[in-house]
Amino acid sequence: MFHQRTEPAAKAAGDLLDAYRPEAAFLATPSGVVLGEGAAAVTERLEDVADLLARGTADSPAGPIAIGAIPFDTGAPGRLVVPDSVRTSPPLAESGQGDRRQRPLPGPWTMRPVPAPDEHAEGVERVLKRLAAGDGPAKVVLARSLRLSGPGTVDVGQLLSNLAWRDPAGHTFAADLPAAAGSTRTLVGASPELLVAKRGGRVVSNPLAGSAPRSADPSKDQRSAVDLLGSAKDRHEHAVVVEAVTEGLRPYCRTLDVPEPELAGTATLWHLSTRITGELRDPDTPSALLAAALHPTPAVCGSPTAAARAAIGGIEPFDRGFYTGAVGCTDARGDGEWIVSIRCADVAGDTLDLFAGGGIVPDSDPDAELAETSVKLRTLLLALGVNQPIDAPQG
Ligand SMILES: C=C(O[C@H]1C=CC=C(C(=O)O)[C@@H]1O)C(=O)O
Repeated sequence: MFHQRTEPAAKAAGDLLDAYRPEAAFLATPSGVVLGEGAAAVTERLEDVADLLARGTADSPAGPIAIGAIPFDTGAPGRLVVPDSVRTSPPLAESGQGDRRQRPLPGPWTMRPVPAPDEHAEGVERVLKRLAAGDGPAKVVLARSLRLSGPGTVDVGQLLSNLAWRDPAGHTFAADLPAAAGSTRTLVGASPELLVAKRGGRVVSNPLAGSAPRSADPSKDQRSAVDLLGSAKDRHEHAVVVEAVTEGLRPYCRTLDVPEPELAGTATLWHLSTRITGELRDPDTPSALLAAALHPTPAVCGSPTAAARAAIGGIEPFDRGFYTGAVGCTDARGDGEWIVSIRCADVAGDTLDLFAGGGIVPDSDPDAELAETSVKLRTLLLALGVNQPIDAPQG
């Protein structure tokens, strides 16, 4: 039995960002901001969250909340924490505080791509051969990583703040992870992709797949968006995800609305986006259970899931860890939201592991896929204050 303190709601989201310290948990979404401090209880599995929350009390009428992260590998432990104390605020975009808190993190940084860029393009070719064989996956999301080492302990709070103020309407998070060799370890990122949100009897999922770079030139930017919307290859890559999410939600829903894909923009990319909404058969279905039912979607793994996962395991030369998992928050009624953990870094000590991947379907081009991952890595690089090419051979 535990009791969670709920502190009075902060007037400004920026105050919660400023209060964040490593080992706390922070989540900002278009519906609000949560900062959790301390750990009254912990579990490793999404499926256990509802039972855990039922064992506690809280000052809040919604009961205690849990907040945390699960990894890509559904068999590996997550870290979902019921904080000792919780502070909330209205969304960052409504704070009127603007972007005044951005500061680059001190460098210099050494950068090591894993694998080397040309090896990632070769990996895409290997995936294309597997797709062509016709007896395995139909889509595979292949990722690469970039290890940055800096002059001292990474200031996770500043990085989080930079990410949040660069996109106050996005999903920005910092989740405490199982410790790495004596240092605290944090998953920090700004993801555009909503895995699932549930409030009362309503459920929403907003899968993204299919990408094109943005441009500072408005006419080029517009052309990039229009081409993406009309691209048969990207629409197919997207449709695979929408179908899996729809089928994943169907058993839980009385009604489901699946509109045509539209465009969603981040600072660096256009994506194809479908906002799926539904009414739950049972309004008490926990959001954590819905997240577990959907994860991993073909936006981060591929399709069919087992064949795509096997291809990833055979080609990617690193462990994804918490990249392409999910980060989220739920209250004791099961209301909550879970974000796909992309555009993120796993930070420990003076090191950050950045990750980016892309969906490979039969018409994908290896060089274009490599370029797409480079653009995706820029979300974190720009928030760090690093604005240099990353695909030049490293000495
Ligand atoms: C796997 C990632 O992005 C996914 C989400 C949006 C678009 C994607 C794509 O176009 O390939 C990916 O499916 C990532 O950013 O690392």
